[in-house]
Amino acid sequence: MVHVEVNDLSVKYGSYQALQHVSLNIPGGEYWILLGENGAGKSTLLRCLAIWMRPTEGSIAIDGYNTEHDERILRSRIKFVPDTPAFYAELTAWEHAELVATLHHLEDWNIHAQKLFQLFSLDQHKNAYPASYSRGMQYKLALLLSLLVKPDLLLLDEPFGPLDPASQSQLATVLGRLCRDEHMTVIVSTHLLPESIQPDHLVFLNQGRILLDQSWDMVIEKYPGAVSSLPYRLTYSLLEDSAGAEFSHE
Ligand SMILES: Nc1ncnc2c1ncn2[C@@H]1O[C@H](COP(=O)(O)OP(=O)(O)OP(=O)(O)O)[C@@H](O)[C@H]1O
Repeated sequence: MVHVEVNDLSVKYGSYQALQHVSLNIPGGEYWILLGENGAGKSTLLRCLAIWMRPTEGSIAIDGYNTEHDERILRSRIKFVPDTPAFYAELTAWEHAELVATLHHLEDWNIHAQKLFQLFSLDQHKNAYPASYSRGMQYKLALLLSLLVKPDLLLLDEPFGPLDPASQSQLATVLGRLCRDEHMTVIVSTHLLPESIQPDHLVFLNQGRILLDQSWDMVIEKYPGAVSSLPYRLTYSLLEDSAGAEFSHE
């Protein structure tokens, strides 16, 4: 289980401030949601956590290791699935799994891979090329390939976007189970909340700032019914609240 500490992180793209003084304390084995509208800074934060980019200011510690100084130690423990994953055109889905297993020196990975292909309903398509997959299937494949190596920290950028509602709910539930059973820390960026989602914690980002950083139980208590029938209502309620109120850390 890895504990993640984000300390006063800011990111600038030229003169544009994409993240402003973001601090988070994410206990190991928890399932966190980063909610925000387009351009809120979610992907930028995930890219910093994945060590795909460096912040302009501030620091990140993962399991006590600094992402700037201990990159080598951390890389094998973190998996990031971007919103548009890339694949090798000449390899089938199953051959991608073989490649990942070889690169990571995985032993006895075959049965685990079969189970993951079944879990994501891709077992009928495992000998097809990812280019022939739908966007949702491609995301599931990229996620499956990340899970094959059993990372300590799993970062998912907009996983629900390309999925149908049933698959969104299924994935939301699977992610919670992974945290519990595999002790994985999971951080998911999204602009929508599937109906059955039950994360441990929700962070709401708006224009690069944290407007809410609260346990899911407290979010549900404060915004009852926000998720079940109207997934967007929570975002609007949070934006309305933040117009005057101070943001809240719990
Ligand atoms: N490479 C870049 N160069 C310049 N500006 C960028 C770059 N990447 C992101 N931005 C800007 O930074 C802001 C935050 O972008 P980011 O992709 O982190 O937001 P997001 O919340 O993930 O949005 P989305 O839900 O649309 O993916 C946006 O205004 C975006 O235009």
